[in-house]
Amino acid sequence: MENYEVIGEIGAGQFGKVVKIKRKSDNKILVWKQLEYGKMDEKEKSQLVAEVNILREIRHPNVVRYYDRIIDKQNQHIYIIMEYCEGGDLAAFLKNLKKEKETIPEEAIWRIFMQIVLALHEIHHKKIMHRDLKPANIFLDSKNNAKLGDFGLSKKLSDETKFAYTNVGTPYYMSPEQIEENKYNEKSDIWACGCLLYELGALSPPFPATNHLALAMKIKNGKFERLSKQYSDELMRVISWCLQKNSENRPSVDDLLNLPQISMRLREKR
Ligand SMILES: CNC(=O)c1c(C)[nH]c(/C=C2\C(=O)Nc3ccc(Cl)cc32)c1C
Repeated sequence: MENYEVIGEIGAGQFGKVVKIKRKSDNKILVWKQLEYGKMDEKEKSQLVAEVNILREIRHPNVVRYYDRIIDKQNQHIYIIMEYCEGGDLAAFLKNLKKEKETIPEEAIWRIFMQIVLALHEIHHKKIMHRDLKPANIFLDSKNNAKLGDFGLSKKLSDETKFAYTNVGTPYYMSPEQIEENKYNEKSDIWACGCLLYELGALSPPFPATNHLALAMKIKNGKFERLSKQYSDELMRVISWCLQKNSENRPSVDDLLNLPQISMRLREKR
């Protein structure tokens, strides 16, 4: 801890607080996420260690970079040192746009979507599934690049701890198979990608609801409003494809990367 100077708290993440820090050796601005492992049982602790070990292997421009971890046995805290994302989380960004009655141009929507699909491509082939893809877990850097953060830590916490930590928000991006208590699979991340793509256009989730029951009914019904006419039919087609109720009918990450709107932008990046 003495290698870092605390600058200030910047948000209470799903699993404890996110603090902006400066690394004394080179003045680099980073953040740490503080987790109280004292409240976890043995299984969760070992899973958290496994998850952090996976996190440290991933180096990808669209995944929030993990740097280090500090275990403070005194107060039973673990500090996960990660990349600072100046733009904050996408949920706050969308909320602000909505307040200002602004919308995201389609070009920007495809760019954010491409970056999240690239991040999913990276973690899926490492056999990690996000399980909690949503605007609050996507962070923007100073160049407005989208980065997947905080993934996986939630997937292995057992229910009571997850309940204790998961913010009481409504699980808008829950897939039909998750509601049916079926196994979460990679296509559930694709469903969440469809919800994200929709929300980037509508600034609201595809299945808005005020309670879990109404939400579950809307998800199983699977109907959602078309986005405003400023958005193309291609965009709507990709959203509908990702939001297929039957997970087998949804695209794979590779199908999405082969979409003309994505592959064209990938070539531009090179
Ligand atoms: C209002 N929020 C902010 O200003 C904000 C900023 C500038 N950064 C963040 C959050 C993170 C940040 O900057 N890096 C992170 C790495 C992992 C996780 Cl889970 C979160 C962050 C936040 C919440």
